[in-house]
Amino acid sequence: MAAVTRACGETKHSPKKSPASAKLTGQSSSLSSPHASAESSESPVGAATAELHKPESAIIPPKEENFVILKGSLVSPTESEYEQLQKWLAAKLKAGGGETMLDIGTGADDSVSGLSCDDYSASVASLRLLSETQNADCVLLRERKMGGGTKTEPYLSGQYLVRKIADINDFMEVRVAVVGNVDAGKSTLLGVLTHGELDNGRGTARMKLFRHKHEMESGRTSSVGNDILGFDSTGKVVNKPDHGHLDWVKICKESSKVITFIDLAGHERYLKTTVFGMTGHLPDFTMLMVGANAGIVGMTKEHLGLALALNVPVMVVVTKIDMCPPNVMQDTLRLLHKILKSAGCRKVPLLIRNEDDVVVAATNFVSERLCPIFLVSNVDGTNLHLLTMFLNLLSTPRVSQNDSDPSHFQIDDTYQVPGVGVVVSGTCIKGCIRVNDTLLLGPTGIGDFIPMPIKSIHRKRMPVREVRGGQTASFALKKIKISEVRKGQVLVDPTLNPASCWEFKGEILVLHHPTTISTKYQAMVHVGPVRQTASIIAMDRDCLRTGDKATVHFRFIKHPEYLQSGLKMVFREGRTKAVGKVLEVIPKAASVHQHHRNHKIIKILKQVQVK
Ligand SMILES: Nc1nc2c(ncn2[C@@H]2O[C@H](COP(=O)(O)OP(=O)(O)OP(=O)(O)O)[C@@H](O)[C@H]2O)c(=O)[nH]1
Repeated sequence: MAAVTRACGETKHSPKKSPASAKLTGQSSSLSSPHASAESSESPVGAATAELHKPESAIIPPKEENFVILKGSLVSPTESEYEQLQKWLAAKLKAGGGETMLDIGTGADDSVSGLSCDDYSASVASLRLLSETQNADCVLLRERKMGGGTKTEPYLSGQYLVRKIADINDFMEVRVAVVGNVDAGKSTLLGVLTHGELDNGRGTARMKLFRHKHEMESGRTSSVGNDILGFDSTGKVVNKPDHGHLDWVKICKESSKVITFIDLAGHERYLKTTVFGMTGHLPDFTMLMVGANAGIVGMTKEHLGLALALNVPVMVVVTKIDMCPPNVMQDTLRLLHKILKSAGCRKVPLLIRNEDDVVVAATNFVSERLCPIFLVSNVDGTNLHLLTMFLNLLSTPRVSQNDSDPSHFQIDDTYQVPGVGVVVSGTCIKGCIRVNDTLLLGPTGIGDFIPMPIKSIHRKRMPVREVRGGQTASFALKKIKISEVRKGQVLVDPTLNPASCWEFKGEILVLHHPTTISTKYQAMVHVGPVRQTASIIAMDRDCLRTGDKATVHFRFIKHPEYLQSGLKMVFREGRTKAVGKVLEVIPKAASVHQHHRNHKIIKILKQVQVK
């Protein structure tokens, strides 16, 4: 990287007189003027939001360590510089899971940002060429006139999305949990986004998503539903419903990136399912929905608290702005702003009004405390294009995955599929799992793990040969009954020598309890896809009240589970809530039989590898 970084003045191939040379950054540095086309404060939404719409993002300092500044090298790179740039872009794309956002003409020093028209065009042309060499598309996200230059020829800067044109059987995956109170418009928004048709205000859009008969009748979401929205390498939505039906395989084949919405229930009655969706389905982001009319009511704060406790970045979508009087809207936004900025949340709210804001929010979303707020209508379509653009730019900086890591797959659902047999769905945490691999499935009711060959693999209903860390998939299993599999089990590489546990120690913070919690207290523990009642058998203090933090020793009451220390946990029963993490897993000693069996499987696998 250093080889292609040189001072502006030293640039031998930068003959133009531009005060700033081309700079590329992995993070947006242009935080100074995100609101170029601020809406008039006279419009109803504008009036309600003008006060809240301060350029908060300007106060977020750019991260110096993320900057890779290539001064002038994009204007007319030499052959060797071009090679370096190719390597640099390849590394950026790899780190971004197949995409990256790049700035041309802006950098840490904003006083000299922007490029003359010629230098800018030359830099863009170089970037497009470089992208082509990486089999990627290069799309302009925003272009700005900067302070320098002349009136007729101002200096320019631009931000570009470079995204790989995905293989027909592969795509980037981003999971978004959709939460919010009943009637906030969650299912409706998902129906509108994924089917491209507006709602009539009486629930037509959501009917496309309901899965269970009782939901169809009551209009309430109770299951963990999945819906997908695919984007191609240029950021265009690929979903094309055929008579209301979406062909998932077609979407995945045409997409470079697929957003999976985990549609969670709004009613308090289904809180258990909502918590399970947030812990077990491993969302990368949370979309908190708020009905503009109703405001922050019911489960809204509960769901926000859950996302914060699990460290999942939050975006807020305020719906029904078409039917909300300005004063009510103002109240809703004021309260929302207050809650997000409170000591418990410590977020920086940013109201999204234009494409500039979208780019600023997308580039700072993961690493910063930024919380974008979208104001939309599912009925007249206001601002849905901004939300769609933001979803297209969402990316997940996953911990670097290595295919050779021993594989670990966590099960979040099980099915009996006619003609196929038992199918389990879930998330591959690490490693690479291929068709015909034999993994260990468990823990069983007595805490053992049994060898299980993988018959076939589907990603979003599309048959594939393998699945990697970070991706969701479903596996058809061989020779097993549906009663032998359950949510919370895992499929792991035999070399991990997995051990189940009845007991573990956790560090918890009690968010709410009406009285005191003492030993023998029982509540539902959620850790990843594990969801089971556990009893407190010991703790480092006599009793626990709201606000207390303690190390607690838990014991599952039904069967042993497979856990790892460090995992986030939620402990709840009725209105009692505690959050924390697993500190120590106390493994159940593996039976001699199990030990022998693991050893045998590893031996067979090694022989296969040698052949
Ligand atoms: N006018 C108007 N109505 C909307 C909008 N969004 C949703 N609705 C209506 O609001 C009602 C509730 O929407 P849902 O999508 O079912 O709400 P939900 O949040 O999914 O509710 P649960 O599934 O119970 O958690 C439906 O009748 C929708 O037609 C909007 O932007 N404007």
